Amino acid sequence: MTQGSHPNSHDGSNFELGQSLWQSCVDQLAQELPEQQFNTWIKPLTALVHEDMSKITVFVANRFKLDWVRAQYSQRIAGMLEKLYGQAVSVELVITPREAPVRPAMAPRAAEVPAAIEEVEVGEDRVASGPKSRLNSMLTFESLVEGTANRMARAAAMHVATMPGHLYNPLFIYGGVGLGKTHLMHAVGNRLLVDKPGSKVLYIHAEQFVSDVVKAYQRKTFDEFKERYHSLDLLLIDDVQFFANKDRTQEEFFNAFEALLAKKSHIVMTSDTYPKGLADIHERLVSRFDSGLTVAIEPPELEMRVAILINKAHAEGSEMPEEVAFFVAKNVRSNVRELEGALRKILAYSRFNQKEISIQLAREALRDLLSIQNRQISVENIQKTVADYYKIKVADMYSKKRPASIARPRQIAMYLAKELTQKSLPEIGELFGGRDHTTVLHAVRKIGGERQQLTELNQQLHVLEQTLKG
Ligand SMILES: Nc1ncnc2c1ncn2[C@@H]1O[C@H](COP(=O)(O)OP(=O)(O)OP(=O)(O)O)[C@@H](O)[C@H]1O
Repeated sequence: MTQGSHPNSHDGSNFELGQSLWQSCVDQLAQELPEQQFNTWIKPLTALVHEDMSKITVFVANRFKLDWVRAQYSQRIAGMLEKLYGQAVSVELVITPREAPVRPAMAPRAAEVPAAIEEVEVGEDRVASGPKSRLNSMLTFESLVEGTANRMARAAAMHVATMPGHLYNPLFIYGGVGLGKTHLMHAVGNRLLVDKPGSKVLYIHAEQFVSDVVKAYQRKTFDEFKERYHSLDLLLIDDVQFFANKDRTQEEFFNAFEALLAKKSHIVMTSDTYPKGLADIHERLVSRFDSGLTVAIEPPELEMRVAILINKAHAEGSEMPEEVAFFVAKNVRSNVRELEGALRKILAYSRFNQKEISIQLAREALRDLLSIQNRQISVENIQKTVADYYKIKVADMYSKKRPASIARPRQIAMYLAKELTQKSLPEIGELFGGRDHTTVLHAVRKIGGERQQLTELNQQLHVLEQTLKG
């Protein structure tokens, strides 16, 4: 930047050039990026092109956006500027200073924008008067792959993020492990903070809430506790099944729940089962959980698993050929967390051995996983297969529901889990919504006994066993 220059005394041609270079870059990105991404991340940016055109300072509204733009778009912006201008332009990202008007033109001399060139924390202290939001800025709607399995939950979450306090309050999201419930919740919080940086948002795991209640109890600091929770605009609470049997916690949560709803703050919850399937949670709380919108996230279907693998590989800077993604997706079926694990192995194997990603390489990288899978059938897989077969929800495998139409398939699944896996009775009980081992033993004996007498049941079990053994 030339010393002594002033924005109003710039050489007109460079001033124009700077402006039009940035504008062309933005226009080009508008064509290349999905509309939603462009509108959220690129459109709000303003920039100052330095006089000698070697550097551009891009202003971003807050720290969260800055991290995101830096991770996702800064290289792309630099590449685009270089392409348009014909030589390298370095990109500097800074947070927009609170008051200084940002001229979308040439940079004035440094002394005139003292705060602009430093990364001023505007918006970071968005929850300073309350708790930290505890949000993971990487878990956004943009990084969440959409598919049939999560479409409804995603749409509802998106609605909450854009209009909190209106419809779907509370939003209750349920589903099995590693299916993206937590991710979706963070996405709601992150999006709200982008749109309304001043909002008080808190993400918390139910166990942490329990421990906060215990601390408040021990230290007699319930006023602070209430101040903390009751003043939020958005409470995101993960795995509420952990409230089971914790009476005092349930009472405090009930109070927080009522206070937040009364002031039109939004509550989003997740759980491994739907509200009425929750064990050992007071009825008045269960009925409140169910009073907004309850949506399920199902295990991802094949195409979605393929898309997740390709996207995640891309985000890691590698390309995964479609045929390899199909191979992995066909073999890793249970949940997204396992898919991510498989992907990590493949990428590491490829880098370490300096080999291109191919089906052969994936087969080698996942050797252990594939052989275990061939030998072992997982309880989750049994639960899903049996639930599909008897047309009940997978969540009913963990629920406390007792009608025969649900209890019987659940017993059948427990029986198959004992027959086809190495798991102990207590382990199986745990995987069926924390049931006692005697419940599992009862199911195993009952179904085993009836199988000897009832041809129809025997036939059904035979079909299920064949399906599971592949
Ligand atoms: N649709 C998706 N697109 C991209 N990534 C996903 C998707 N679903 C899940 N993931 C990723 O899979 C991992 C597991 O997801 P997450 O932790 O949200 O699962 P969960 O349902 O909350 O599981 P748990 O009940 O075990 O906490 C995360 O890294 C998440 O980012």
